[in-house]
Amino acid sequence: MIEIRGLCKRYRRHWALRDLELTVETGMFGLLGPNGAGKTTLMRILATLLRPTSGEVRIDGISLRQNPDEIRKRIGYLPQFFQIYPQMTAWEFLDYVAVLKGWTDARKRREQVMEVVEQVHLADRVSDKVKTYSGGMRQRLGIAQALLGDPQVLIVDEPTAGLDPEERVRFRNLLATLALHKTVILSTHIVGDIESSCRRVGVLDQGRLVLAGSLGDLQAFAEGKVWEVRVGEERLPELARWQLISTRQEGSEVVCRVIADEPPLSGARTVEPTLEDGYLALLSRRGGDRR
Ligand SMILES: Nc1ncnc2c1ncn2[C@@H]1O[C@H](COP(=O)(O)OP(=O)(O)OP(=O)(O)O)[C@@H](O)[C@H]1O
Repeated sequence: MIEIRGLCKRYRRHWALRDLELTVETGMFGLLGPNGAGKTTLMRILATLLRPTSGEVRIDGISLRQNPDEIRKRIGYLPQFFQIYPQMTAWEFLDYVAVLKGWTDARKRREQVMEVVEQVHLADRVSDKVKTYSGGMRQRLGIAQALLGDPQVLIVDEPTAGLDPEERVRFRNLLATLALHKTVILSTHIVGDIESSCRRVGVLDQGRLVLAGSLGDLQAFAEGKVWEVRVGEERLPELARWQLISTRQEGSEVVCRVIADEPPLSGARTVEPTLEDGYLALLSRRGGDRR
């Protein structure tokens, strides 16, 4: 379990995180937020790579400030921009990471490497050079290195950027399987990444945690605020003051989905919100104009 209390991080004059209070239990937790919200800052603090300005983090009751070495043993981290030397094989890379962890027993390293490549379904490609891997395979290798040492907590920072839809689903399913017995924090700005796999979600915006709850809690932010309206193309500018989510042409009309506190035009009807609608409604409520 991760307990975050009063966590703040300041870069010179800029507050990247303000007064974060959050408890994360076993399972997959989705951390959503727009660019610059503070997600990477939080991930790097949890991975002990960055010192908080103030506040406290405990993992399984162990203080990150007082005992970072113990925390490191419990954490696996896949950073946002994960790079591997392309001439290395997956095997060589993972063995190298294991050596860096101080494992001097070659047999133990071999066992551990085999275990993690099987977990991420790369066992049949372990002797191939990384340059022959697809983007999804590279990310799975990134998870494999994070799994060395069997940490209880996995921290994964925007892992699906650049993956094609099939790889993205496969990667998500892998994380969901790992989250059956671990705490997995998945940071992303793509709502679809968390929709099918996370039970709980946190939303960061401008360094503050503006929501921590279930997917239903997030969706509820748009309840009664999502409208569908059919207009002629010439009337589209009338919707400019609202948050336009989507448009689709149907004959001579355009069908628009809009987030608004009141009917944006006469004839508009409310429709069932999606999770993404909830996210957009939450951000627009706090951040003012984001169109
Ligand atoms: N080393 C740094 N020095 C100064 N400001 C920084 C530094 N790192 C991040 N910031 C600022 O802190 C804020 C939070 O950045 P962070 O990278 O944590 O956000 P993020 O949610 O991960 O964004 P993204 O999705 O774009 O990666 C941003 O305003 C960013 O410009």
